[in-house]
Amino acid sequence: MGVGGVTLAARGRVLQRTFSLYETHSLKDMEHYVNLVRNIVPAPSAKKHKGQDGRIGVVGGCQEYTGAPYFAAISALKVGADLVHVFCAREAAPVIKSYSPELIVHPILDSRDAAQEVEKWLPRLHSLVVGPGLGRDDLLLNSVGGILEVSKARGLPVVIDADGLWLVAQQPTLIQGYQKAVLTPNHIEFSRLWEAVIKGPMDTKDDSGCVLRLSQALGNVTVVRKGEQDLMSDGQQVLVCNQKGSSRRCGGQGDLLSGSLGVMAHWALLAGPERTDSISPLLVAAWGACTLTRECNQQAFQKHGRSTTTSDMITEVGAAFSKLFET
Ligand SMILES: NC(=O)C1=CN([C@@H]2O[C@H](COP(=O)(O)OP(=O)(O)OC[C@H]3O[C@@H](n4cnc5c(N)ncnc54)[C@H](OP(=O)(O)O)[C@@H]3O)[C@@H](O)[C@H]2O)[C@@H](O)CC1
Ligand SMILES: Nc1ncnc2c1ncn2[C@@H]1O[C@H](COP(=O)(O)OP(=O)(O)OP(=O)(O)O)[C@@H](O)[C@H]1O
Ligand SMILES: [Mg+2]
Repeated sequence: MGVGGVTLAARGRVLQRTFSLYETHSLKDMEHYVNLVRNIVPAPSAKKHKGQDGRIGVVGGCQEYTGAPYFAAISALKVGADLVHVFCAREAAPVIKSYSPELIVHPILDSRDAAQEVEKWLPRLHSLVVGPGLGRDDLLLNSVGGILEVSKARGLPVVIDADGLWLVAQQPTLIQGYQKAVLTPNHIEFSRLWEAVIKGPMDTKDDSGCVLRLSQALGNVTVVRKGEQDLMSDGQQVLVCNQKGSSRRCGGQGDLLSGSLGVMAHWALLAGPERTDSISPLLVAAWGACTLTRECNQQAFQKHGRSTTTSDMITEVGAAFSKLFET
């Protein structure tokens, strides 16, 4: 068990805190973060119209991968977004549509003017989730670079996952200093980003310190490092999520997380720091999405054991969300 030192800069004060790598937040911390997530969840109201609780875009889906963008998009809907658009390669579109009539699917990502095609939709969207099932084809990645540029120009929150992180590792300047970006790397993706941005050895005994450092090096972009416990930082603070999950590691759980975070990032930024006790709203959203994903995992595992799949976890989103975040 290692020991990690983390600097917390909160409300203008700089605190030095040292904790065991596998230490859990205290129950009081957990309750506090749960309450902060509750503060950002929009209240149900008969006065609202369709779209007000979230119009989210998912950029991903190619010939090989159709499950990942579907998981991200349907999770965003199940968490509470009103409309979700998927921007994918032509061949992936009929497949994704056939999984769900609830998704709006645009088969445009491999067209020559993909960035302009997506840009037309941006005024109607509240956030983008970029990367699930995108693949690593140069044409698609080039278009996604363009989509990131136009999204930044509009100040749109972007959650970047999977092959979107591959692109960022090739071109960190794409998101350098963009504080409405959240990166959600798994173990391998984190190492790749570290190599591209820090270019030095990683202190394997200080996971929290490494997340903090990567976020700072990217200009305070929020980084969520997924793993046995999830560690997330905005370059000032590190939050830990060790909500009980399960030992089941089927593919797609990260897609559930990034899709949920797409909605919660929008809610959090709308609520603002006054509703998140001056903790960065995106950090609160990230903690909420990680906690939700792990709770879905636990609930699905209780029912299905080793046969648990991401679809079983998605079935649990409603119950898990109510249990955690609805009063
Ligand atoms: N149903 C679908 O359509 C799904 C599609 N998906 C889509 O697939 C695309 C590629 O995403 P990715 O995550 O497989 O790519 P990448 O990071 O290169 O990993 C490659 C290799 O790294 C390793 N490895 C991974 N984790 C590790 C760990 N914790 N600790 C240690 N090693 C670890 C492991 O290799 P191993 O060493 O086991 O051979 C793994 O095979 C992307 O578009 C994504 O969205 C997924 O979303 C799933 C559902
Ligand atoms: N060892 C672990 N123990 C418990 N939970 C874990 C573990 N590793 C990952 N998780 C959880 O699984 C979820 C997805 O993380 P993971 O590292 O599997 O992402 P990923 O590799 O991007 O997934 P995907 O297959 O969707 O691409 C996160 O909520 C994370 O907390
Ligand atoms: Mg992934």
